[in-house]
Amino acid sequence: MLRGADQQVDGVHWFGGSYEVDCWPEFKSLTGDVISRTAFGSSYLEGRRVFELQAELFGRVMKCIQKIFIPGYMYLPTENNRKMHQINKEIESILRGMIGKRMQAMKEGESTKDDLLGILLESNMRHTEENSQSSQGLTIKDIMEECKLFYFAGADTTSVLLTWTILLLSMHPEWQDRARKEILGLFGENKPENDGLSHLKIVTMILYEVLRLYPPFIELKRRTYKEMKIGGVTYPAGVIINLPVLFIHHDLEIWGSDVHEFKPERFSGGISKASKDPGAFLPFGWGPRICIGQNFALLEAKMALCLILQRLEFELAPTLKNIRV
Ligand code: HEM
Repeated sequence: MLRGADQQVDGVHWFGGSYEVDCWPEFKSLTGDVISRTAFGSSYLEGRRVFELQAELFGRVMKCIQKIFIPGYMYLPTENNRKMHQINKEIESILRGMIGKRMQAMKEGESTKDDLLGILLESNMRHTEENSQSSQGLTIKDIMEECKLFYFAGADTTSVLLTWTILLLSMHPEWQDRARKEILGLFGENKPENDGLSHLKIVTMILYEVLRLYPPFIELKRRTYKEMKIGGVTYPAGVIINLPVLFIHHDLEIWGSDVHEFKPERFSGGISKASKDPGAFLPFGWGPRICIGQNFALLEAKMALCLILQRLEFELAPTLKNIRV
């Protein structure tokens, strides 16, 4: 439930009153928009279409996975399989068209470096020119896969984070007030600047605590590439190991007896002092495959929270009042 006063912010008039809003689809739309503009810049609308198709494809794949596994079933011409094939073809055709147009523009000397696709294509072109003998760089197919990955990695994860944050701040109004005070103290009613966002201490503590309690990736998977010993056990090559992020974030021995409680203050001394084991906070993974979008995600979440908290107060909708999380 959002509540706002009648106010003028950044030249926009906000009418007061209370509204019931389902945050999840709103945040999905917001993060889809942000990632599409970042990845595809001026071709953002085509990018948006690709992402909508990917979301539909993902829904259909999940439906298949939930059924009993029959080897080869996905190759049968069922209605769902045909539709998935068609969606995939449409995604690839849009991406191929976008990449083709960009490469043409680059050949004609236009700079396309202001979005991810442009940076990827320019760096790939340079790499291919400099190493033409030893390495071919990325293929068009590789570039298409990178573009698809950015949507899956960057949109739903950040909307999960924002949705849980609004839910928890609705249940803990004292933290909502502290965050709002911090934001108004730093920016007043002005639009926050990138540099200023790094000074948000309370908001950062809140986001870390939400990521600890409800990490968007609840487990990570690794495969042993050779025989190796982990925790006293020897594993042969090819074993898949699950790293249960959710369980590690809820481990009483690491985080203490208040492990299940929403307590952003545990991060007041930074991540390293929040628990007995600094490596136990893994919302963005760890090691060489750590999330490359983590700074981007936190910046995006902070910006969204600032804009919301500057204008609105929120509480749980009456239908959610008895919810326990
Ligand atoms: C709250 C938001 C996010 C969370 C919790 C998150 C979490 C993660 C995690 C746990 C991984 C590592 C997976 C592994 O080790 O197997 C990962 C990888 C990745 N993330 Fe994020 N992510 C978020 C937002 C983003 C954003 C906004 C982007 C893009 C702008 C992004 C791009 C990527 C990419 C490309 C990878 C793959 C890196 C690689 O395989 O080398 N992520 N993310």
